[in-house]
Amino acid sequence: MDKKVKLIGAPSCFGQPRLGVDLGPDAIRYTNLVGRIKSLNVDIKDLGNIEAEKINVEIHSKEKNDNLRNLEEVIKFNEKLAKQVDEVVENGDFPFIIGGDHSIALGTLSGLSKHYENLGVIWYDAHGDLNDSKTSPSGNIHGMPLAQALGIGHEKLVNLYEDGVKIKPENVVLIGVRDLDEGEIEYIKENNILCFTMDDVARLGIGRVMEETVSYLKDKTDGIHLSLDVDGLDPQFTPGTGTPVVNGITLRETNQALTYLHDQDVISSFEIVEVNPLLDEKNKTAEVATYIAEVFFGKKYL
Ligand SMILES: NC(=[NH2+])NCCC[C@H](N)C(=O)O
Ligand SMILES: [Mn+2]
Ligand SMILES: [Mn+2]
Repeated sequence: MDKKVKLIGAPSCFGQPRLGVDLGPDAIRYTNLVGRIKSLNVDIKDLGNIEAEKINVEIHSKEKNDNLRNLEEVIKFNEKLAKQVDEVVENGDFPFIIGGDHSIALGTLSGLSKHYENLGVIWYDAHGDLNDSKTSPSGNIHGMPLAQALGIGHEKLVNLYEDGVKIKPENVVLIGVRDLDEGEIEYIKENNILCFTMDDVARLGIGRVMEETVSYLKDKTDGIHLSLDVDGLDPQFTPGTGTPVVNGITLRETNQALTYLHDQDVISSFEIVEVNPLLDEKNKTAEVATYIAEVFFGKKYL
């Protein structure tokens, strides 16, 4: 990594009903994330956490708000995150964001998008996060950020930070998908989104999936954002997360995937989301998140 890395903590829990995912950034820091990345000879600086609205514990999980839970809080939080990400890129640095629930991806992508004509996105996740308030079974905005970045959904979310569409469907690749809602399946088919389901990962192997992903995106994009939801991995490795799904990607496969992305040197921004220490086993999931980051930033067996 030639660029300077700027670490941004994004302690949002507003995109879903479970408390604790807002503590994810600190749970990850407590594994000595910064020290461990520094020892890989990467210049990393922690910019601290984005300031979040106060959480109202009594109503946090209850109010559904026209099937857009905590909409105002999600908007306010993501405006701030987008600004921070924008400034980091403007400065020529590499943004590394740790969440927080996956609704923060909307802030990240909104901050990134003005710097790229054709931003690629790799969505490493059990889910598509392609719902809007009409298709969502839950009203949880963490199940929607990719749709909104693509221009679908509530106009305040679609036009967050800057008006208009942030990314194009032909620049998106989903990896590890195994829990899609009906509306998401329709959207993927209609828009021809390149999607490696868990069956594809099993059939092709993660090596080939990553090669095909990079060759699909490399020439047509001017930057690639890696959005890694820890529930993309199997819950045996990342139990501390709000929406675990069985039959996931293994840690070994993830190691291989991120080693490949490191070696290809094609990723221009990175986020890890959905670590919830209150649902975890002795901070295991935060440890795995840090390990994944180490591999991404160049940790090698040999
Ligand atoms: N980022 C996540 N963990 N998203 C889970 C989304 C689950 C489900 N598809 C929903 O929209 O409610
Ligand atoms: Mn997910
Ligand atoms: Mn997700």
